[in-house]
Amino acid sequence: MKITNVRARVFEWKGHTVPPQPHFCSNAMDLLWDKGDSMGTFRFHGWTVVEVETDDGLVGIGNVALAPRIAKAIIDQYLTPLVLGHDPFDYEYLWQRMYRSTHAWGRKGVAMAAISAIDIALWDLMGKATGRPVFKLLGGRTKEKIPCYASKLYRTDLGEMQAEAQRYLDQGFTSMKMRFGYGPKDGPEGMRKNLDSVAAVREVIGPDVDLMLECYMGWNLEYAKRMLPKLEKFEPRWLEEPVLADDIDGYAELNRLTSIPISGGEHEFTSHGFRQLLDKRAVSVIQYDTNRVGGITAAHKINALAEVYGVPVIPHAGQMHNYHLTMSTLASPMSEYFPVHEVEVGNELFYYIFEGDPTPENGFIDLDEHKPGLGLSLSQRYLDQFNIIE
Ligand SMILES: O=C(O)C(=O)C[C@@H](O)CO
Ligand SMILES: [Mg+2]
Repeated sequence: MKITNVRARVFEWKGHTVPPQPHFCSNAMDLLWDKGDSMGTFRFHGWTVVEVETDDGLVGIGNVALAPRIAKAIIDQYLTPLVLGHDPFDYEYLWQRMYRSTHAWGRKGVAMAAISAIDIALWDLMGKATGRPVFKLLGGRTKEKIPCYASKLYRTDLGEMQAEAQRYLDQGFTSMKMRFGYGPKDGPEGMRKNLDSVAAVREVIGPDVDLMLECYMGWNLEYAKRMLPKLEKFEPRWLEEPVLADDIDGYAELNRLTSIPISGGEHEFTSHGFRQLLDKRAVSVIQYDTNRVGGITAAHKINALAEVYGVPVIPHAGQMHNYHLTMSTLASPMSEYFPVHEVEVGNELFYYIFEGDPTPENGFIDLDEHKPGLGLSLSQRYLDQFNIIE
């Protein structure tokens, strides 16, 4: 089997969006004196879809959500010529070819996200060529079903947050993630508002439901050190990305500080990046996203590393490219799940672009043993809501 064509298209949402409110979610821009449109760094309203075609008529589908126009340019100009004419089953060789030939300017960020998209498409092709779902090529079924946690609960009116948390309970979720709205610049009042929001959600869900807390890099080390002891009484399952992804020593310091596990990794790349996080005991939960970290080839290696370090992997975002990895390793106990919703942050777009992502039932998803590849196809339902760039 030989690769004959790579088609990268950018899907930009032009339909209705819910405008995010101030303090909707803390983020890295919040620490600047003029934060401008700080929520702008937090909207992902485009996606790159990659289709890799072969001489026997199969099409593998990959995707990348970061900086989609730049990802497409990297795929078109640099990566496509490296994989054309090759056999998708030589995935490790092709991964190394893409990684090494872009190494001077790639390695992390959008170049690795672009490599991820092609790699995901190669695994989809291998599944389709063998008639097996991707998880059966990785390690097979390690759990009857995948437990998942509902991930939204952005900072809004506390009554609304409580009603949202109640909806997830009613749907059968036994774990959920909420976002902080305030950080260092918001002073003691913001600190109190952060604590009030956790108290409000905990009040509704009770002590026996896991609650995850998301900072999205909107704090700094000093603020996190002050907040962590105050959060202990709420017994969160983890505190996520308290500081910038580059501050690995900061993560390690916080992870030693309290009983609250620190999580991170959705902005880290390749097994090299994760080896650093693991060696320094910087995180107690690993959250790579397969469509950034280096695709399924890289994520599979990180699963093996995480297993020997005894650190659970709970990938960012859910979605099929992550679910297959979670299903196939004991290192991964659970998945994230973004509830289907009007387009707001942009995480929701996956649902509008693809068909085949499973819907949780009572807080669990399952993968179909009989669907070859990733089990995704391009949806026709919302095509008129996208500006599609070829
Ligand atoms: O779900 C997460 O962990 C996030 O950080 C969400 C991010 O993708 C923006 O909402
Ligand atoms: Mg996160």
